[in-house]
Amino acid sequence: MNQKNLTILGCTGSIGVSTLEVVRQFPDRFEVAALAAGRNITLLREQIEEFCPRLVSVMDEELADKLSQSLRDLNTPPQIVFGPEGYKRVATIPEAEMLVSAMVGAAGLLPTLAAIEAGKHIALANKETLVIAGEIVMALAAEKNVRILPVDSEHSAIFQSLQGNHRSALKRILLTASGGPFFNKGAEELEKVTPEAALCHPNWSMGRKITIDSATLMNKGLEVIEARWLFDVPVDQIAVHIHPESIIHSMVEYIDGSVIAQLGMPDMKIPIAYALSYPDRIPVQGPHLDLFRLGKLTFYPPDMEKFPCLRLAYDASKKGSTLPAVLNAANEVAVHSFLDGQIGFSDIPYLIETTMNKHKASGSLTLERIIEADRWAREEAGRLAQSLSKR
Ligand SMILES: NC(=O)C1=CN([C@@H]2O[C@H](COP(=O)(O)OP(=O)(O)OC[C@H]3O[C@@H](n4cnc5c(N)ncnc54)[C@H](OP(=O)(O)O)[C@@H]3O)[C@@H](O)[C@H]2O)C=CC1
Ligand SMILES: CC(=O)[C@@H](O)[C@H](O)COP(=O)(O)O
Ligand SMILES: [Mn+2]
Repeated sequence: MNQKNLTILGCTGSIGVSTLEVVRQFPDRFEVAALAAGRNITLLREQIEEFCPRLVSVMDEELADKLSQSLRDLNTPPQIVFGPEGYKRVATIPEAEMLVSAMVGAAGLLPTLAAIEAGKHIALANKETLVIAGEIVMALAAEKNVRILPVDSEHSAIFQSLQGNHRSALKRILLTASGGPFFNKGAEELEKVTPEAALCHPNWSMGRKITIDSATLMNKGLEVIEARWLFDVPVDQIAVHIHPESIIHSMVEYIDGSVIAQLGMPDMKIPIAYALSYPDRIPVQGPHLDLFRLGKLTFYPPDMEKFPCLRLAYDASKKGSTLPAVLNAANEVAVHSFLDGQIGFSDIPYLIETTMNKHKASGSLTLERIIEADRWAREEAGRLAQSLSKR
């Protein structure tokens, strides 16, 4: 069997670690050409020893030096690079045919674009890439004949539910959401919730940023925009359904009234394995669904008054241009400020909306304008977070 050669951005994160677990389970199918992490060189060193990549990148030169020192005892240590250029080299390493894009936040955009430019297929976890630059990313992927295979569980479910049907028969996408840890809390209670409580997702174990996004429902907002670009469907044909059990990962409704869904245990190894092996399926290890034990599945409409982040994402997507990049950057700043104890939970949507209202989009959409809007929004939202913290 031909081994598929992978490069993984964000290898030390939740998705990166699950991806390497899939690789570990199927050594005849996958090998690792290159890895990129941020700052966690302790875990990265272990991964290098086990998976033997040829090229590795970290965030800065100091970390690269430390990592090189710690690898002196290896017989064939990888080349270590760093920073934006290092990430680009990892993303474009000639040996790899597929990039797993699993950094968190807007940091994933440029290396993912570089990989597409170099003709790599993309297993996409980093939803922010499509939120901020979906039009540019999908156009480049089409031009380069590159597949964007969704890793995000909902988008993997939609992708699977679309197989074998004509796109002209699609009526709506039904995007499921757990509702997060505060689904049953009142608006006043939300003002007092702590980062610790917000980090307790009811069903999924994930990185800190996406876990807070799930609690504010911004994760679902980002996923609406991600689905809009991945499947070329207007956002008003994408309806969020709160489904607290996280068993149906999303659904597609067709013009004849049929609804096709993908179900499974909440385990990211399933959509990761599907993206890596598509169009094959591989017997990834993990508990399988037992519907008798579950008994029932429930659904509720989302409350966009109580969780304004979802409304803001629909607004940003409808207005388009650089506004989704502003939404995303302000959200990243707000989430970090909340985790640092600088602002409260209910300040998150306030900070994002205030930043969005100040933004003036102009001209046609280019990568340069997106990067400038991202920079502007981080500065603006950072100032606002500071003023809120002084209250
Ligand atoms: N976790 C999940 O189940 C799911 C995640 N996703 C998406 O996948 C992406 C990754 O999420 P998740 O794995 O949870 O996140 P984590 O926070 O667990 O991991 C993030 C990874 O990115 C690296 N990283 C962080 N900041 C930077 C930076 N500025 N430059 C370079 N590398 C950086 C981290 O490195 P280090 O730790 O070494 O500093 C780490 O390897 C997100 O976009 C998320 O929305 C989508 C669906 C499900
Ligand atoms: C696993 C995954 O894909 C996450 O995006 C997950 O869906 C988050 O759960 P919420 O539905 O609570 O946002
Ligand atoms: Mn998801």
